[in-house]
Amino acid sequence: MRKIVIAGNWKMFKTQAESAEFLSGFLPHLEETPSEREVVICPPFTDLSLVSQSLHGSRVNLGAQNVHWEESGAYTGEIAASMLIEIGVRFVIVGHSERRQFFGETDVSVNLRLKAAQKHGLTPILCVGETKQQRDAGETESIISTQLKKDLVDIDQTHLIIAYEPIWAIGTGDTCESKEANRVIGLIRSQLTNPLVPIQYGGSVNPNNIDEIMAQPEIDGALVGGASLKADSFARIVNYQ
Ligand SMILES: O=C(CO)COP(=O)(O)O
Repeated sequence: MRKIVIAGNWKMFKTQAESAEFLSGFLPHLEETPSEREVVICPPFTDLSLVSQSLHGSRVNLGAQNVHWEESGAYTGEIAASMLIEIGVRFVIVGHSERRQFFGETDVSVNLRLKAAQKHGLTPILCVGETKQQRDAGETESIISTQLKKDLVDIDQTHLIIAYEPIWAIGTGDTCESKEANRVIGLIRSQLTNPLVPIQYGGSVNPNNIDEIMAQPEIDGALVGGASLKADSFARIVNYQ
């Protein structure tokens, strides 16, 4: 049985005060959430410590939005895996398209980050996906296949989550049709050596489309941006039908 993992990526949103307000509205809704669903929140680095304390004793797991591959050193603006582990982080997003697009992440650096995460016991959520231009040119399969081949060199597939995030569907309200997301996720799975790796869909997931997305047989969860910022809306997503 593959695990279901619903994760909220808060990106560069929420101060500590806003995080605390979110949690007081969100956590009570988890009483309705089936116990086998894994729920993860990935706040900005400055919120991690506070959110970690607030989540103590709850069933929600803490995730970070990036991790560096070195143990420590002169890497201004980066964060080491041991620093994340120390405050209770268990998951980390790696290779998000916003990191690749705006901050120069390459498949080589993504691979190094995945390795560092796993070495320290963090479960990485590896993001892959194509641009609109690549999709229109019929390159979706080849782009994703290349990303997977390069990103997953020497990566342990027993402690790994993959998120299929078509870049054109992120923050646009333009969700990938659920059957198409299911098809691409099936292709991703066919490239993996471990058939049990959970594969999420991400890109304009919201309370109105989550039921249909999760009804697809290949889709094992969601990586949610904008709709994970409001307690009611993220609660509806984790409690999908
Ligand atoms: O990038 C995403 C999650 O990592 C998706 O963002 P949105 O849900 O806002 O489209």
